[in-house]
Amino acid sequence: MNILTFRTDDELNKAGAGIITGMLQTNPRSILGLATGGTPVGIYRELVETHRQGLVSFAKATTFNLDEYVGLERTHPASYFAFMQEHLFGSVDVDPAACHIPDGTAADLKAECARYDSLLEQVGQIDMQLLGLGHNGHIGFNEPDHSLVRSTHAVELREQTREANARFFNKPEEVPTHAITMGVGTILKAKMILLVVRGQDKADIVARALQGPITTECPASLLQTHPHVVVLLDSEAGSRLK
Ligand SMILES: O=P(O)(O)OC[C@H]1O[C@](O)(CO)[C@@H](O)[C@@H]1O
Repeated sequence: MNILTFRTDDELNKAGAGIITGMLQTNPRSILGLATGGTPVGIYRELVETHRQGLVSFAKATTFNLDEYVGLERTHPASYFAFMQEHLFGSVDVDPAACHIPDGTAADLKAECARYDSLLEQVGQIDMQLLGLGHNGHIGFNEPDHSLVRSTHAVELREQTREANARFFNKPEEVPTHAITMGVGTILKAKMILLVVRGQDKADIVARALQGPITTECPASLLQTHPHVVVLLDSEAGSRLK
């Protein structure tokens, strides 16, 4: 695991965007696993700028988002579909048909998860999976539990997760109770994982995830078993590492 700590947000964003840009320059047909939430916003902003300068193209890339809320229309401003349009897809040359996000409005959630998995199986393996980290150690929406699920599935969100994400909604009670998420099996199958974490409020969970015991009670700790993980931290998030 390669852990890099940055003094400023700007340096961290440039490093994250640089890794993704380098990947697309080497292989324009890269399969990218993408994340939402507050963490990747600055990296996406940097990618949009790099694209504006003509230094990177997404035209031949395929993307898979980690997760989506159950019950939110794609037009809802807090849906992850809307998030991706706002922060990346709407400003770069992606092929919309090659940008995949689970459909949280599907009437049959099991069928939707199976559809998503079959798309993932068709591409075989994600080249680079971008991840944020939940305060409770979740990756995607794989919440801490006695056991974890390998493939795409619907999940009930923990109260802590709903509270953390309430900032994206008008009222806390509007945060959906369920989401569809890629499973940890799919995440760990990625060739390379880029974990990004910011802020003092995540310093404890960063230390648990990266240096604590490997346990399903901290899903991100399973990343310790992966052969190629790059971690980008700001100095606050990295402050409890030994
Ligand atoms: O970046 P945030 O908003 O702190 O969220 C952490 C993680 O939790 C999620 O919101 C749940 O999937 C991810 O999108 C994100 O990577």
